[in-house]
Amino acid sequence: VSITGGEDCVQLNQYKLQSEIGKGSYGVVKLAYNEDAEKFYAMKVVSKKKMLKQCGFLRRPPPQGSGSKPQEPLQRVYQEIAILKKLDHHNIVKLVEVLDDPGEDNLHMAFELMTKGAVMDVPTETPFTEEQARFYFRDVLLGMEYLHYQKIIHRDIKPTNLLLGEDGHVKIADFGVSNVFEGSDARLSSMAGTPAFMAPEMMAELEQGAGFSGKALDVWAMGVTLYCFVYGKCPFYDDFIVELHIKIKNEPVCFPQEPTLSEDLKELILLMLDKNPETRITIPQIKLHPWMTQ
Ligand SMILES: COc1ccc(C(=O)/C=C\Nc2cc(OC)c(C(=O)O)cc2Cl)cc1
Repeated sequence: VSITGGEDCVQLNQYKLQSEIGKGSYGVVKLAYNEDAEKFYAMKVVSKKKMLKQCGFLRRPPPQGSGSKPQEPLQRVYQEIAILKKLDHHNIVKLVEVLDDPGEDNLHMAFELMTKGAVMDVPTETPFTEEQARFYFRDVLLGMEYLHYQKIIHRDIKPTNLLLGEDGHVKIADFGVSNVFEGSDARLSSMAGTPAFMAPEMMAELEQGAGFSGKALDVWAMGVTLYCFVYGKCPFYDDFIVELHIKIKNEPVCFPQEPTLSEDLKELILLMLDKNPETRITIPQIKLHPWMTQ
């Protein structure tokens, strides 16, 4: 057995790529040392070939004669970059640089490093106290208020997309399935995001012509996230997607006996997990809710 030297580092311009710190359908995130800045960054590595494969098969062909030009499959990642470049907020991850060599398969996105990683893994036996959950949820609320103000629907809010920085504050990450809208709200009809965090109106049987509100989808996912913060598990879960959809559409929210939570928190969770998007609480109303203002 021959023992080779330490991990061979890949050099990318002024960045030394090191260990993998994140992984998902998007690709991987590696720890990267910037020799000029003498600082560490999180380098998201996206394979263009993989993007092409994913979008190619999954995307239904546009209806015949439809005006919309077929979106160039890499359009998604370039739209994500355009979104990230225009965002500047304390509770949104900071994209520092994009390294995109047309001849290269991999596209690299350097982000400010959130040293503590995801705020919580789900499921967990050690959920947050109400106080800790309130502290983090305030950050999520401010980040989401800013996103909606910038006319962006996140569409994949969940604990693993909430990253914790050295200062103990949370920043929202992963705009891979986000939608930009015009006017006062998005009217969506596509399925996107993480199944256990998807809102019931996405699973409506008949094709509603008008589509569903984008802002209300994010509020639902924020409600599932807040439930995870204090119970360490999702309010609706099933290993099979059809059963999960049925539960999300039909089952009431159940609060386990333990831990015992305040009535204010349970009421807020129920208002966010209102199955009717028309009556679901909105972000401005959440900001005024007694549990948030304590
Ligand atoms: C334990 O130490 C750790 C420190 C940092 C990490 C980490 O950063 C992980 C993912 N990061 C990201 C992912 C993104 O999308 C999926 C995006 C985006 O596209 O917005 C941005 C970032 Cl930064 C993990 C472990």
